[in-house]
Amino acid sequence: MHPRNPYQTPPDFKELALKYPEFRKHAKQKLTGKIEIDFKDAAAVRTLSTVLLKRDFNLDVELPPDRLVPTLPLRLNYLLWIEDLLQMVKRASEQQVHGIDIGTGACCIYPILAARKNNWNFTATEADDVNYECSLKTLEHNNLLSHVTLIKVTSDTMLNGNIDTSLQYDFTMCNPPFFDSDSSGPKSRSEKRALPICPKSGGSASVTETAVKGGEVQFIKNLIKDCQELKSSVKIFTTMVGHKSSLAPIKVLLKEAGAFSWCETEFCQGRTMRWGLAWTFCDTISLVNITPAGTKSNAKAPPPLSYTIPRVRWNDRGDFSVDSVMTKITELLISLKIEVRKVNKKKKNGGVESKAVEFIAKENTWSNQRRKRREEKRRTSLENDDQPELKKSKIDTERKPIPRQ
Ligand SMILES: C[S@@+](CC[C@H](N)C(=O)[O-])C[C@H]1O[C@@H](n2cnc3c(N)ncnc32)[C@H](O)[C@@H]1O
Repeated sequence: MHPRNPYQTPPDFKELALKYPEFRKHAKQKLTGKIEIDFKDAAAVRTLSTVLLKRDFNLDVELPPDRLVPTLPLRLNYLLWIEDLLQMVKRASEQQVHGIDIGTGACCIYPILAARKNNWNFTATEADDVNYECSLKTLEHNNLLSHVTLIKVTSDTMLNGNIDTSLQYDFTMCNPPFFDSDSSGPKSRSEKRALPICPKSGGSASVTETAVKGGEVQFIKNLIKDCQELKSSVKIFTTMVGHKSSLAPIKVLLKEAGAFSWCETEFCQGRTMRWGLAWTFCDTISLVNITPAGTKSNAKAPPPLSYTIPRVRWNDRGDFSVDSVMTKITELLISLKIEVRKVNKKKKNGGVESKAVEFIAKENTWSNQRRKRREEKRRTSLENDDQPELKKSKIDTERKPIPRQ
């Protein structure tokens, strides 16, 4: 899940059931007391999406019963990745973002979320009559016609002839029909395993939404063909990919088309995996893979190490100022042959004065400190037997190395 995705924390179904009677109808209480819905029930999943759109984005949406239900965690993962990609594009800060959504579905899900969340403008295309009509109603009902231009297109077209080429677009996005309408059923390449249609979306999607001649690879191939004609009008082209096996042939097509750079990402939401591909023909944009923290491939960051030095451990119990403690910690690190690289300027951290040092341990100098201190004591008392050794307070240094700050 993208680190900025608000559904990293799943919605509280109990709270939704209490607030929305239409959701309550689908909520079931388990023996444990936990409230659940049946994700195989299209009506339940549809109601979940509509109440979340209402509660979290102030969007009133009515979804038709026989069309694909847009689940929000995946839709937001795709939009958030586009937000990340736009960081790689130099653009005037006051310039309004304008995107294109190819095949916008039954409620213009990406344009309405992006308009509410980011105030972006969109041109959205749709080939299916029912989806086009429902999307238009959604835009009217939510006063979003000033943000979204909806265009009815034919399914044998992609971008060419459908968009206004006198405008400059920041990106295109697309959730294509994943399956091949010519195959007897949605099968994997090996034909061994049936691939699910729109998993966890309640399975209410129509064939025109989920299947197309040649499947997603052919659909994206048509898109790449159109991109070449429109490369001066669009900065970044993107698409979602439903099957991992489609990524390699699409990347070959991008290379053949002369894309300047491209990158990919994973959209992980529960057990459903999707992929995102972005490419550009602009030689000023260098797209690089971004794996947002928190996605599957990212190792969990270890918790920060914190250590409280008790007052009794200091000789000088009177001076416990930040500067004095900092000096002592630095001395301690230097005595352990740790390279202290930089002392940051004072900064305010939540109102508390704080300081930081960056340090590097080149070898393990902190183990067996007690034995080393005993040896040192014996050595110094032999060298300076006229000087009585000060009784030193014990500082526990037999700890793991302190990580770089
Ligand atoms: C998988 S659905 C995605 C809908 C929506 N974007 C979403 O993410 O929920 C694909 C959509 O593309 C539409 N579509 C198929 N071919 C198209 C084409 N050539 N141009 C525009 N829309 C098309 C379908 O009618 C369908 O609504």
